[in-house]
Amino acid sequence: MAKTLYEKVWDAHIVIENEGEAPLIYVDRHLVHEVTSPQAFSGLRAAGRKMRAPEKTFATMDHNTSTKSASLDALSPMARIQVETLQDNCKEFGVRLYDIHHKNQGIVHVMGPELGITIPGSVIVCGDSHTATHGAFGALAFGIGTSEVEHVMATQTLRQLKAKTMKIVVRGHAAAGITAKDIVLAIIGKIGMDGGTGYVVEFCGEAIESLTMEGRMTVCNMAIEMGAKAGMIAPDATTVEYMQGREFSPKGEAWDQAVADWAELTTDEDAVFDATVVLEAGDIAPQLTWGTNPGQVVAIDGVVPNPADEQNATVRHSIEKALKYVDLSAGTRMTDVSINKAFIGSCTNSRIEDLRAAAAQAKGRKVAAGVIAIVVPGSGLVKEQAEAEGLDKIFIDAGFEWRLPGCSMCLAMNDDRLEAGDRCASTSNRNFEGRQGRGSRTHLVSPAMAAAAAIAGHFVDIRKPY
Ligand SMILES: CC(C)[C@H](C(=O)O)[C@@H](O)C(=O)O
Ligand code: SF4
Repeated sequence: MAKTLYEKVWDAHIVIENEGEAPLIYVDRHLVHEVTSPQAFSGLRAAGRKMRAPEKTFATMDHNTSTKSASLDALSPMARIQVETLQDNCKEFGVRLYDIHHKNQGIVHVMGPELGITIPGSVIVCGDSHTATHGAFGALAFGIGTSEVEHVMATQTLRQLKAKTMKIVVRGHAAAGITAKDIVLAIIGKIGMDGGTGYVVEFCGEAIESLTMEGRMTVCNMAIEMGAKAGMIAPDATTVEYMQGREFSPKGEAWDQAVADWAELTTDEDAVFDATVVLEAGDIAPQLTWGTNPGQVVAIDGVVPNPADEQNATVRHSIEKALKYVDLSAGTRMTDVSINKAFIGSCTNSRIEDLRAAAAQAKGRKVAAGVIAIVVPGSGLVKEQAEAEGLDKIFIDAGFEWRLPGCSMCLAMNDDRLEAGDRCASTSNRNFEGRQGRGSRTHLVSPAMAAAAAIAGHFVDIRKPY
């Protein structure tokens, strides 16, 4: 029978499938960070169990760490406890940890792919919703809860129900300056923040195929923001080229075999999806969110929507509520919205390509008076490469702060957070109320759009001179 990519990966991982029970699937890679692992390790310890396959588990610290100093003294008491607990747990259970001083330390979803831990066709889990990122490699990757983290640690398997399948086709080619972030925001704008609920989404079409691995990761990263269980993109020559020579990529004969296996990881011609959505890449302009969920998005040449134009009472009410929180009035041109903070980073947009795009805007210019702008590379390796290319200098000369790797201002869990009333151009993935700090307002954008807004002091259409 013809199968989709998801169905192929799913079928290859079934361990037991009994009538009336959720199937048990095998987990190839388990990623761990300091926030969602402590209770899982404690549970394991309390049960007197060891980890089933510690060599398939990789840990890093990212959410709580400081991006200003790599010293543990820079952490709040709570953050320090979580970081030290992860250190102790990894030591006790024999898990490889990219500790705060390790050159590979970074955001878990940046670190995994760049080390070749993320393998096409594998099942990858992590106690973190943005695990969807790894689907860019044709892996089935999704976030799990803390009790499931413990289950995976103990058994290297997971009970899972099979999801429905959705195909999202982005046809044709995007115009110059339109990035993966604009594409994924446009998709969420079209189907809404719950449009993917219950589905594993496969992204395809020329506009997706022509993305780099970095761009594909940006797209899959936000699959969760449309409610999907996971996002996937079929591996191809771009994927193979990216995988080659990475630390944990297969080597020698195993490499040849792997490349042959990955070639099978495509949706069969006559496979049937439960739902299909089609977008034209050529219609996509630079996107930015105006509201308090990622589906409340418009093109940069658009205006803040008017709730009065909305027929559906529930939607109308949510627009009114969002406008009140973000303090914007209907009809305001998006290019007239001023910002006082800019954040370039997060597992959505902190890879080398993202930093290059932001630096291209920043080069030879200055951050506007009254704006604080920070650039946070996703990992130690990204930071090293950016510095080798001189991007740090470009940012610093333009008045951006250049930081250490971590989740940083993406969520208010460390000391990079917004104040109440701040308005931020952010390259992250969530703009919920209070996400970047109580009372703060987030506008999700691409790295180029964030850097340009920092320079102009308000949002600008990067397709035109500003
Ligand atoms: C802290 C963690 C559990 C959370 C997640 O699961 O996504 C975080 O990474 C986020 O982005 O909100
Ligand atoms: S960068 Fe943001 S979205 Fe990504 S894992 Fe960290 S907190 Fe979650």
